This record gives sequence, C-alpha cells and structure tokens, in this order.
Amino acid sequence: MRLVVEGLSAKRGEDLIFQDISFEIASGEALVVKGANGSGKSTLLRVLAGLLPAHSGAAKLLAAAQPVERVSEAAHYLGHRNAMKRELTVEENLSFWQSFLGDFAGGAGLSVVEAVEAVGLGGIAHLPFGYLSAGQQRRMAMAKLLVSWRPVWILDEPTAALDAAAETMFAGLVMAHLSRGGIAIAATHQPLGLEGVKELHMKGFAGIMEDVW
Ligand SMILES: Nc1ncnc2c1ncn2[C@@H]1O[C@H](COP(=O)(O)OP(=O)(O)OP(=O)(O)O)[C@@H](O)[C@H]1O
Repeated sequence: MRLVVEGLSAKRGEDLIFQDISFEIASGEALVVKGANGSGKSTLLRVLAGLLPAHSGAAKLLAAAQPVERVSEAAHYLGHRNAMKRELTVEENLSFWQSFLGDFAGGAGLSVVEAVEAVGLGGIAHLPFGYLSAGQQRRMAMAKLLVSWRPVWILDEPTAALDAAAETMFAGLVMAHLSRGGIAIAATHQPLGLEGVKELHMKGFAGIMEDVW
C-alpha cells in the first residue's frame, strides 16, 4: 500500500495556503508534518482526510486491501478536537465510533475494553467523557483509532495535552500501527518519539515546502 500525493494545493477562502505538495509514504512508514503556526499543516491534513477539497492535485491510496476512491475511506482522522460527546460515557462514545466506522479490509479493531486498556485508562470507561481530564480525553480519542481498523492515521497535534508518559504510550501505539502495515501522518510541534520517520516542512505560501528525508 502506498499513499501518493501529487501536486496538491489548497485554499482557505480566497487564499492559497500551499501549493505543489508531493510526497509518497508506504506501508509501515510515518510522515511528520512540521512548520510554523499558520503554515498550513492542519489544512493539508484536512484535505487528506476529505474534510476540505483540494484546489488542485490529488492524493491517492494505491494497492490498499480494498479499492478506495478517496484516502479518507481508509483513514482515521484525529483533529484538534476529540470528536466525543461529553454527555455519553467513554464506552458509549467508543462503541458508537466502532460501529459507525467499521473495519477496513485486512484488519480488525480492538474491543472497546482492549482499546481503553491500551491507552492506559482501563476502569474509567463507564464515566461520561466530559468528566475526564484534558489529557484523559485525548487518550480516549486515541482509543478511537484502535476500535476500528483503518490503515491510514491522520493526526493533527495528537499529543497536545498529554504528559510525558502518555506521549511515550502514543509513540508505542503509532509504532504498533506501522508494524501492522499501517501509515501515519502527524502534524506536530513536539517530537513524537518516533524513530526513522519522514518529515515534511511546510513553509506557508511564500516558501511552500522542502523535504527532509
Ligand atoms: N476557515 C478558514 N478560513 C480562512 N482561512 C483559514 C481558515 N482556517 C485556517 N485559515 C488560514 O489558513 C492558514 C493555515 O492554517 P492551518 O490551520 O492549516 O495552519 P497550521 O500550520 O496547522 O497552524 P498551527 O500550527 O497554528 O495549528 C492560516 O493562515 C489560517 O489563518
């Protein structure tokens, strides 16, 4: 499986945010997207996740376990917000996402109990999501990545609000995902503790980008 991005550009309103972004990531690889505030990291991830249209260019997932028209069909997107309902329990939220998303071909998600344990929060899945601390909420949002199998993880500032132990835990989850043949793309200002990842440096519209492999 390969994620191939060719000549991608995107606008916000009338403004071109970036243009001519190209890169390729294969199964088992991660790409970290770096750049200053406002350089277009979130915009790029939102385009890949199908939440914003590309202005030009394309992103394709090739040789996936099932054919897809859009990368988003094979992707989990973890944005700045956690996409959980505060009034529902953690278990209810994760069960919803598990049945809503389903499994992509070639893999199977963990049970809700297993996923909650994998993020180190076994025993509090019965609480309303809104009762959890900011860091616990972020961990539970990561558990959402585990309850259904999606080969591509698109992660926007995944470790915001996490303590050092949770950052290490998250790096382990990403490495396990890669070892299952997954792909991860993460925008971050913080080191994710991942070894040997590719980097993409967004420069904003003036400088666009350069690759550092
Ligand atoms: N809804 C919007 N309408 C118009 N412009 C927007 C919108 N959202 C973002 N922008 C602009 O697009 C540019 C890129 O924003 P983006 O959120 O992609 O940057 P970023 O690199 O992720 O920044 P940060 O590191 O602060 O999260 C910024 O100049 C921002 O003001």
